[in-house]
Amino acid sequence: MFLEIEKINKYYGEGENRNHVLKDVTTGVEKGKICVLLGPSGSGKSTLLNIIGGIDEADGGNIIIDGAKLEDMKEKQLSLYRRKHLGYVFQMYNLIPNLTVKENIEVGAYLSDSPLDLNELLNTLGLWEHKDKLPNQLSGGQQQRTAIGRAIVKNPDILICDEPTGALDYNTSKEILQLIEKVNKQYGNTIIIVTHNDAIKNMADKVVHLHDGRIRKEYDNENKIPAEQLEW
Ligand SMILES: Nc1ncnc2c1ncn2[C@@H]1O[C@H](COP(=O)(O)OP(=O)(O)OP(=O)(O)O)[C@@H](O)[C@H]1O
Repeated sequence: MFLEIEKINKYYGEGENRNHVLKDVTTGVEKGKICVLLGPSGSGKSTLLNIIGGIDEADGGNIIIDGAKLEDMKEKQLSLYRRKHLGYVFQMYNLIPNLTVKENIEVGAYLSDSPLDLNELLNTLGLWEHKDKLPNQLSGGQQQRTAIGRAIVKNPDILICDEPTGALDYNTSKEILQLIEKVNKQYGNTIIIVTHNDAIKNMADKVVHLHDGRIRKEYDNENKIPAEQLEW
């Protein structure tokens, strides 16, 4: 298993306010697969994603990526690991306002020894004709495409997406999901998507349902459909 999640526990708060938000979460994702993580608000999805991404620390358990245990890494090693092997896409695009589309994506390329070809990527992203625009000259979908470009240009092993379509309308959401699918096919990255949107599970290879900090259900999706055909 490429990504192994072993008995992850996480608590927030102290004393009476101590909140056990992840309870012995164990699962895994094969290399190059798309995993969709679903669950009601507060079930622990983002917390788990942040622990997988090395942004937050677990109170117990292990995250193992391609045989490397995140817990065993010192802070400096971990930050290097994050930089090289993980890409992040959030609901908010967090682009740098005074840099163009191309420059925003280049920021991600500087983090890698072997970045993807920028011009090819701009084409894949459908951003070629927008490459010299500033973020405030772009639609929400184009901004999210740019954010995906910044995350993917270093060709990370794992692309972590937290509600990537949360701020987008129906059609733009579908476009972004199609782009994520295309990136997965073209570059072979393992992708984890956290979402509230139940329909997105249909484009996944693997589906994990969290409920109150526990895995309630998980399965390999035998009837995967292309993002283009998703409906909600
Ligand atoms: N930094 C924090 N400090 C204290 N409690 C937190 C913190 N972050 C999250 N929590 C709590 O942990 C639980 C899980 O939160 P998390 O954001 O992981 O859920 P989620 O499933 O992603 O929810 P949503 O879908 O609403 O984003 C919630 O009860 C939340 O209030």
